Amino acid sequence: MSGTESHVDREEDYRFLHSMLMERKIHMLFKIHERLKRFEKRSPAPVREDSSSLALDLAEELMNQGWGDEVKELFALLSKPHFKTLLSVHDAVAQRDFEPALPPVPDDALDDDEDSVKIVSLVKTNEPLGATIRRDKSTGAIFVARIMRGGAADKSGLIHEGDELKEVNGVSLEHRKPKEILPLLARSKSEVKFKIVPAFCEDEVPTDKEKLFVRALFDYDPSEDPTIPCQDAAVAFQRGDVLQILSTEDETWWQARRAEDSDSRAGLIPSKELHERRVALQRPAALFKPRTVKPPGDDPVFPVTEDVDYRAITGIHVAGLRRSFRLGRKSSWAKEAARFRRWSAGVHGSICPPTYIEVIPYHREPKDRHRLVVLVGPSGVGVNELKRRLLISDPDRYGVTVPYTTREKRRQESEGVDYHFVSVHMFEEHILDHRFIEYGSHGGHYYGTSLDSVYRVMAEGKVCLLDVHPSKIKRVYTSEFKPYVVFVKPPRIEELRLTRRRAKFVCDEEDADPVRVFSEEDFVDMIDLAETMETQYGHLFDQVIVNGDIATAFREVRADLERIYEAEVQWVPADWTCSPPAKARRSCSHLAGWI
Ligand SMILES: Nc1ncnc2c1ncn2[C@@H]1O[C@H](COP(=O)(O)OP(=O)(O)OP(=O)(O)O)[C@@H](O)[C@H]1O
Repeated sequence: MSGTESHVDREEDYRFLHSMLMERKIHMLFKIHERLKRFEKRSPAPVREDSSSLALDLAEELMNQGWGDEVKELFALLSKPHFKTLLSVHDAVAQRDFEPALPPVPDDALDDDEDSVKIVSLVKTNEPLGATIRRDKSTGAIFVARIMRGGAADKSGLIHEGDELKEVNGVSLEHRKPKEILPLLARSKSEVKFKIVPAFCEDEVPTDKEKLFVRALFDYDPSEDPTIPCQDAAVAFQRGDVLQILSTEDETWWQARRAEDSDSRAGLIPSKELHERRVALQRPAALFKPRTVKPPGDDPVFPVTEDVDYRAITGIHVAGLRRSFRLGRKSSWAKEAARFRRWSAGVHGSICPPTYIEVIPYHREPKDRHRLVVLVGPSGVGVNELKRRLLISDPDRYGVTVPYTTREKRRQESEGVDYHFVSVHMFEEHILDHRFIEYGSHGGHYYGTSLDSVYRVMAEGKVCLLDVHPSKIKRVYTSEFKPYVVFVKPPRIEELRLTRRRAKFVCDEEDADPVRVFSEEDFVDMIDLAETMETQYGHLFDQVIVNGDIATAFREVRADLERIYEAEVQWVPADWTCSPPAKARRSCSHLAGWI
């Protein structure tokens, strides 16, 4: 009432308004309105449309039963006028009886020469029609170019791609340009009537029942895409967004909607082929020169820089939190990778730039083990620091793997805490049995992270934090581990300089001092290597955390890991499932093959 004071002059008007607003019925209406709004969001669908007749049948059945107490009670309930009315309203809503009835088609509408003309009347709502039109340059005829899946035109099932539009609301479209047609549509009030010459392929099977979901591996902003056929019909997305693909009939523009908007109309997104073509065109020819360089990450054995006591650096010792086995990162591999960054970006990008990866929903059951969390990033970026903070923040929840080594146990070390100390023979047997996710040699000794150590942490009911080179993710990229991959990315060089002023890091065996402060070259290498990793393995990353300020980065990682733990549905690669739905598999076979 306080808001009405300035508008109401007369005392009696004020009293009238007041009494009206205080009416119980008005309050009930508001409540109903709020309730409906809430339900609208959940998009409820009726189970059936004939509940009234079902209730009648049931009441008849009950009459033939003995008159036990429950039967009597149910019969009385079904006979109540309120209940009957409720069911009949329910059926009316289910059958959409509330929509305005369309007037009958006028007789003269069909006196056209063409015998295949059809008249389509659609009830006009606030929703756009969900169709695009085009003009045939030679004949001037107007055709339906595209029907958006889930839009009003699609739902009607009466208008199809390729249909020729002859009239809109009785106005002939002859010699009209597409832009003149919009005002014709806007002018109509409650219904829009089209005269159409149908296209031939009317019996085309609608694809919108197929549930094909993909995760986008690149950002797409239609407002910056001059080639999009219709700005308003496009869907913008960011890397990581999950989209439902509703049509791949057009090889250039697919139709999709966001997975969370399951009721919305589909929009256009660039097809896999289109995006690949675009990326290929962006790359200068000089970058395509093939060079036979094998990424050192694929070598079975390569140098390890290991054995720096973390206590000395961090003052904290946590079992298993040794320097990781992202082997030799600071030495040959890192530098080589940086050197060939441009080449590899060109080659990999040209062969298969990240587009979309098919995903399926995964609903975690309480009995399911936690997903394996894989942290990757260039050397020195702070992977271990984040791992250490996670462990300290909740040691009951997080665990890390204990590495294997063939070197002698030192006095202060314990078996199964710092390392598993094994013989060379045993280590090599493990290698042959493919039990290592990652291994290498340093100073004449083997070091490695075994699958067994991951199983051990998972069996304790903990979230296992694994820190490997991204080339090793494929070893655990299975439904058994359901890895959640977090890429730790360096910030811009200015921020690196600022935040790492006092940080010390472990460098390789070529350096005189194995623990030293970061140099300018280290920062450049770190950024270069991060770019290489993103180009080559970015399609495997579920999350990218920029490690500028360590406290912020840690908060983000922790919140993200908590979020996936609590999420009702998580999207995981379809490849992880053993028996994918045949339909979906068929329709997206061309999306697979990302590892
Ligand atoms: N955001 C940050 N701000 C300041 N110092 C940081 C930050 N992140 C990490 N550091 C410090 O940088 C050093 C290197 O970090 P860390 O050892 O975690 O790197 P890493 O990615 O595990 O690399 P590597 O595996 O080569 O050791 C450590 O001293 C760590 O405390």
